[in-house]
Amino acid sequence: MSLQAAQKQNQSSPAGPSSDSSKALYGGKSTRRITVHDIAAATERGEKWPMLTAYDAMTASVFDEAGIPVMLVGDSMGNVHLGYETTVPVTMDEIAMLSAAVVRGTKRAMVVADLPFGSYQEGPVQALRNATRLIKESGVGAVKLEGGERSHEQIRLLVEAGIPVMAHIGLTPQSVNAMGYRVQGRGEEAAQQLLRDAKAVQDAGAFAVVLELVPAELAAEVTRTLHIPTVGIGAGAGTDAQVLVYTDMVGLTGGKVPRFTKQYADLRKVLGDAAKEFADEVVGGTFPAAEHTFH
Ligand SMILES: Nc1nc(=O)c2c([nH]1)NC[C@@H]1CN(c3ccc(C(=O)N[C@@H](CCC(=O)O)C(=O)O)cc3)CN21
Ligand SMILES: CC(C)C(=O)C(=O)O
Ligand SMILES: [Mg+2]
Repeated sequence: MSLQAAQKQNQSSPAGPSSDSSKALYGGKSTRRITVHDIAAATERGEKWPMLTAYDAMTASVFDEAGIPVMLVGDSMGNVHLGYETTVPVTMDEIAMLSAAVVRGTKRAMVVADLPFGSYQEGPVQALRNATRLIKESGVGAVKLEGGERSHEQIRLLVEAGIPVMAHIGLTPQSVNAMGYRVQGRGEEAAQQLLRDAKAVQDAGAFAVVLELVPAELAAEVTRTLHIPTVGIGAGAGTDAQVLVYTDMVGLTGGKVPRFTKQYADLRKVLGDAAKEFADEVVGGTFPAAEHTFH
């Protein structure tokens, strides 16, 4: 086990004598933009950290002011903002535009952009071309792509080119047409494959890895095995970080949300009620009132 992995295990006492809470990734005092080095250091100190998706400058600024240290411009924008059934149709143009907005809306958070389906599957050179575009044009600090062993050449070339890469294994929604939405890594063979995928992305140079929809015991084992941080979604409490799709977390997503989501607010009701109140006042003639009127 590496020193970092050993330090990562010391998560029962995050505020040990040598820790300085002003440096904390979440709740810390630093106002400069967070880097992959800050993320590695926080994880080594045993801090657990939060990540949320964001798809626009306004929402991103709210999360930035709340201290969320890492924001993901997820291809889940396909489901929640663009009205698609899956993430599969999402394009580079859509990711590039919304990533630039999230960067403009943030001062402190590290912004990570998903490489959409079809933008890296042809091979490392295609991956580098598209990742470079997001770094240069949108200003993100890192990109994320799906796949373990199958994507290690793409990860390696991006990292060699100086682009930080977050990997994503377990359930990889861009492969929904092949794998469906099922818990991954169940059974000995599938668990061994997930461990091989985790090691492959770490060896290729990924700075972190998302573990989506895997049994908690396996996610904890991957977390103990790797020295890079693991970011769980539907992977139990044993990962170094947690990510949620923000619209699920605030109750905005219409229809069914995954069971691993926790809803912390009911913005669908808040927005709907505000729209109804506005509409009622227009119909009833009480809006606009004198203070909203010019003469
Ligand atoms: N709104 C939203 N939230 C997400 O978390 C999310 C997206 N969209 N789009 C991209 C991917 C797709 N994700 C999904 C989609 C479906 C399930 C799902 O149906 N899960 C079942 C459990 C499946 C099982 O038991 O094997 C569930 O009931 O939660 C999970 C994650 C996660 N991501
Ligand atoms: C759920 C997270 C990890 C994601 O990839 C997305 O939001 O697209
Ligand atoms: Mg995604």
